[in-house]
Amino acid sequence: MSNNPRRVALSVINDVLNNGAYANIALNEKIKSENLTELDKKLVTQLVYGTISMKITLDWYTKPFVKKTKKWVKNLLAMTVYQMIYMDRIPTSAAVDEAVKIAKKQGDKRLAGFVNGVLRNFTRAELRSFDEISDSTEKLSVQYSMPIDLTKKFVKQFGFEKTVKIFKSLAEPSRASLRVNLSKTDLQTELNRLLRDYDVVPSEISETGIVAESGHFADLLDFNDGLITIQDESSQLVAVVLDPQPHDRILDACAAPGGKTVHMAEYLSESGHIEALDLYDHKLRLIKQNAERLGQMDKITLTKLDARQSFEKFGANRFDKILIDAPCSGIGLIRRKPDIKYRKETTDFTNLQKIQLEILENTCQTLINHGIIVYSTCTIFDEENFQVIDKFLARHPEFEKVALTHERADIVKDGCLFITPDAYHTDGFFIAKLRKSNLNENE
Ligand SMILES: C[S@@+](CC[C@H](N)C(=O)[O-])C[C@H]1O[C@@H](n2cnc3c(N)ncnc32)[C@H](O)[C@@H]1O
Repeated sequence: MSNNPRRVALSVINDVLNNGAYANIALNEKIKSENLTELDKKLVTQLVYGTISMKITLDWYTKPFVKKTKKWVKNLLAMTVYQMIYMDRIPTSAAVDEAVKIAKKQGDKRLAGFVNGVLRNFTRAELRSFDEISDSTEKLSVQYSMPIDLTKKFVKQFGFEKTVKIFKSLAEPSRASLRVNLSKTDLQTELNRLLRDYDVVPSEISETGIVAESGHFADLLDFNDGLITIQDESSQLVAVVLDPQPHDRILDACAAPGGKTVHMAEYLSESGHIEALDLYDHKLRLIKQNAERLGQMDKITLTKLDARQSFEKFGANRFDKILIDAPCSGIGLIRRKPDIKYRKETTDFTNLQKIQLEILENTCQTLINHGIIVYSTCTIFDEENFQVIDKFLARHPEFEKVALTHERADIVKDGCLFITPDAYHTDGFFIAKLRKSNLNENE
């Protein structure tokens, strides 16, 4: 007999919201270990992502009916209300009955009675309107389930109107995107091939990108031929900006899981090489899997190293190009990874900036004269992007910014590529390119 999908979903939600687990990892592990039908796997996925994504809104809806209760009970209530409000095909009575059963099994009769009472009261009452909230920023936070501090931060940097656009876009479902391996095939051939089975279009911002409005290519396609790989459209621009030449020696300072490592490797000949670093063995293994699948492993060396030790390990004049795809808050990924918005450690922007600058400071010493550094993040906050570049350039007169261009002028800002998630419904992204010049030459 298959397991109860709602109980499975609740245990993932508890793990993520109460214990800080990563939603994608916790969900994958649970789905693998539980006995679920294909239909139930889909239900669990929707319940987990939907509840986590809308948790603040859902808690606000039930607030008038709940004084104080255990965290898991609050999560159970949120997951049930999510079904009532957002999943038309689930009858309210079924959602309530299932919740009461879970409360009885995980707690006791008294808790089951409490859950039943809250949900019945919620069902009988009229759904609250966001217009009850007089403060416009708080209203935005509740309506789009974004923590209030983060909402204030968005409004401060982008202004109210643009924040609304970004939040609306983040609340829409993600699209699936692929990158075509141009060293093996071309965009049109792959588009034609995919169009037989999928509703796909070329990316508006990446010349190597193909996009489907919905669906998960990973489940449906055989990637072993290495002709295509899954990569967000904005992330596909990074290797293009770095512009690897066939013989380049490249340092990929923060490489795992290797999406950009394998992309850069496609440009290299046998004499080109990539040193790919990351902090963790299990993450380096992901790069290996990726590179082997795409037939690029012979051009890549994997090293477990803190990028802030690069100069000590590799010395001066070692690399022609460096990619720093920096550890960051990941705010640009919220659409696909909604748990990011609740993580305290990823919203410590001062500490993140410190690490980002330290990585730049150390790795830049390994670069040849006239070498190139590309610095990129999947966040859209200035502290991790423009401020990092400005601070680095202020301390390093031997570096200059290379002004980037793109046929979509709206993603170019101050010579960098800066893509907010609402612009082309991609991940939010930042890319800057720096060139080192020998100051003595200019004297
Ligand atoms: C944004 S992800 C990189 C994504 C990767 N470039 C790709 O395209 O698939 C940042 C990575 O940096 C690693 N990292 C964090 N701090 C690091 C450090 N000090 N040195 C090296 N790697 C680090 C993290 O483990 C994480 O895998």
